Amino acid sequence: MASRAIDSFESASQGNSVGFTRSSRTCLATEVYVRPYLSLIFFTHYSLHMAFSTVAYTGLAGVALYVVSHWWNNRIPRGLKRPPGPPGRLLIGNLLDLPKSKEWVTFDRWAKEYGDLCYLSMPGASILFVNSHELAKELFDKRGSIYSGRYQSTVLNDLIKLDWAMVFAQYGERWRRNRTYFHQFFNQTAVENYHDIQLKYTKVLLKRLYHSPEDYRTHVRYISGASILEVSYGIQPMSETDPFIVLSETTIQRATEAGIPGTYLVDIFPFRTKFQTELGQLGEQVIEMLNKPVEVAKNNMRNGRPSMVSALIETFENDPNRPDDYEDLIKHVPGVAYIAAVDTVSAQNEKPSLSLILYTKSNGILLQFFHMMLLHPEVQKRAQEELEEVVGPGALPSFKDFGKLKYVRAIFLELLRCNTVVPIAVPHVLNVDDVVNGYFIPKGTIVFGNSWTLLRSKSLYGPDADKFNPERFLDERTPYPDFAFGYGRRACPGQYFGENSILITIANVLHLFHILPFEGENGPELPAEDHFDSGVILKPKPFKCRIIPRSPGAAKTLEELDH
Ligand code: HEM
Repeated sequence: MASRAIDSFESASQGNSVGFTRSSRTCLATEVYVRPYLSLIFFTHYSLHMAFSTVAYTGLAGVALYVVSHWWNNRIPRGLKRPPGPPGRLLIGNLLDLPKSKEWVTFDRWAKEYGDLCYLSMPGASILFVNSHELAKELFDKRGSIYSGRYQSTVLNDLIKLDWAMVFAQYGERWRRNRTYFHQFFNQTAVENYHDIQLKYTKVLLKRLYHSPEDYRTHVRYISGASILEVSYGIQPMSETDPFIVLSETTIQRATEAGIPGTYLVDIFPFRTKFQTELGQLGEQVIEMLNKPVEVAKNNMRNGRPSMVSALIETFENDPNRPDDYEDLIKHVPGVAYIAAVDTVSAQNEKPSLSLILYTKSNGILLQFFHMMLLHPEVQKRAQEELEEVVGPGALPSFKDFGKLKYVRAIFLELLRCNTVVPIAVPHVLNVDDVVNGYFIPKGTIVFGNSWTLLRSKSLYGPDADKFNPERFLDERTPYPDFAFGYGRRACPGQYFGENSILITIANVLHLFHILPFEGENGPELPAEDHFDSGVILKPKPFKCRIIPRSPGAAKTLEELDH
């Protein structure tokens, strides 16, 4: 397997974001692919402002770069072939084939048309979709040492200095260490320590739903993130306007916009622009976001309120072999969880945080829960019968009930699977040339596990795999929908925490409330089954519903929560 030092993807990804207007696009995948195209536009635009000779020089250089990078992605060593995929166009390859909305629908069609592997090539990038379970395991697990890279953005990683965050980090020593520490706090056993916090915010949600059910989206966003802030720093945000929430939300939102290739003109311009100054300020805001909550956590620690920060401080204080950069770890490890939570906490911004990807996952699943319960009253009813039997009236479901709440768990698994919340997954990057089933995959290829397609496989989930039907998970042979949490060595390290948050929330909401259609002027209103926004996170568009206590007894329990 040949490994070459340079390829066009790498030079493009390290050469980086270019352009001169703020882009309104909201799809990470598209943003990634569109980069080389923007380079070309930039060359053209730039040329207009220069003398004729410079125009010619710049234009030629741009075209040469473009052609060479396209050729590089298309090179195929003798005896090998390129994986199948949509036929490309001269010079631009598959650039125009990339969907601008509901990407998973197009990716699924390609999977059906081209089979287990589907390949796209364009100047500056090659993309591989992995469409079979066997190959997903083979590439991301068995060949994990070469399929675990991440796309490197100059704006996010170098200029805004978000490179400490595990999700953006290149596969390597720094990523591995951060992940190891993160795992100590979020492994299957460790997350049991957070049951009380998760239950506390579940009760907050119940109270809020009781008093202002019409704001259910705001409530869901708030509680999804509040528990993480408490776990990470011991901070208890009382509302979605808490200063820590606002600080993190505005920082991440700005970083997200800045991270879209084409938003800022950097790298190609050899001198400092006002944009770079702006990015410098944003970088300072990122540092503030990283430092401020740690200061509060240290204070909380003195007042006896534990958190990840206090646990890390205690670990390092007593360790003579502590790493030299332990002070950075004290900030970065909880910081990853913090940025995973911010957008979920905020109620002010309904935009998905596309390039950072993490946000809104639990939030997205919980919103889907309301959506699916509304469309499937029979599922709601069956879960409520189970809750009545296992938990009974007057009590609230707790973590110890999970073993018996088989149907509620089946709902959770079906929510993960059917309209999986990260349908096009978070792409990995292949870091050396590879050969799969006789197909040549060049180094630098962006590799998508095609989660939507994999999780709707009829051979694994039955002939009705494209329908929402929790019953399939009552059969213990139905496989756990693990691709919902990503692939191989980069698979989600927050899985157990996420699972617990969602399970405890849906069990409690179903136990106390009916989720019913909104009564409009023309009768009951129901959102369509695919009432989703486009974006990296699959989230239902806003819809109205009625959330009412299930019985006078449920109303009484809810009243008691206020005291
Ligand atoms: C049920 C909710 C969640 C789902 C469905 C989910 C899904 C995912 C997916 C698909 C990825 C990409 C994996 C890959 O690259 O192959 C990911 C990465 C990640 N998730 Fe989650 N996640 C959830 C909750 C959480 C929570 C609550 C946290 C924090 C406590 C978290 C922290 C992370 C981190 C740090 C990464 C980056 C891992 C890396 O790059 O090595 N996630 N998640």
